[in-house]
Amino acid sequence: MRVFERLKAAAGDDWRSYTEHRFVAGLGDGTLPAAAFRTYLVQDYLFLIQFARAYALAVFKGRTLADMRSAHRGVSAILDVEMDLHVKLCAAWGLSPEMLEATPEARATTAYTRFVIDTGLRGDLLDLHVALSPCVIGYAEIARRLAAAPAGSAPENPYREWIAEYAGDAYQDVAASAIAKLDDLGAYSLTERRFEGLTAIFAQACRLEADFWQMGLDESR
Ligand SMILES: Cc1ncc(C[n+]2csc(CCO)c2C)c(N)n1
Repeated sequence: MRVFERLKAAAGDDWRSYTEHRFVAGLGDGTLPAAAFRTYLVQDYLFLIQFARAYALAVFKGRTLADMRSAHRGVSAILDVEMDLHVKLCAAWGLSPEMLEATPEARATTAYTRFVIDTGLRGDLLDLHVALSPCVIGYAEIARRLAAAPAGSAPENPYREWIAEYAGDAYQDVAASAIAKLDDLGAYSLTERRFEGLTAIFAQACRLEADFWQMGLDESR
């Protein structure tokens, strides 16, 4: 079985609580309150800044030039592409770059991003990629599922662009590469003990993703 499938199976409840969160259901059927989405978007901007740092750490932790180059592409994808898309999406929701910059991080944002960075600092490249994987691969799976349901791409669904972005081929390819990377780094060398450690990292990242959705709901009231 692929490393990612094994991690998902081992962290089943945490994976489901993240990918089937109430916030996700609200994106899918369009019933998520706009205020919750705005809160989420602002925090996601701050989240992406920290995620660029996590990918930069993956450059540092790479042992081969190929690993360093692929992590470098991750840094560039966030800094040069994702953040611009994000600013445009925010503008459509009435959020200016000034407002994004001026908002402090929510606790859920700090907790999640610093967990990923700390995992990478004390561990190796596989630990770091496992910590990144619920984010990178989870969004692709969530969006694929939402886009496949009629409500997910209905013209009246205000979140259809968000869904379409992550369900699109370009992003699905990014997620497929992340799945392949985990196999590449871990498939032939995982002892049971190592796998347990990786599962703990993966499950914690899933719980922190779920907390991030929950923050969108709670802090917009
Ligand atoms: C809380 C949160 N989790 C995951 C993502 C998705 N995401 C963040 S960085 C990245 C990789 C970019 O190449 C992806 C898909 C998000 N935006 N916000």
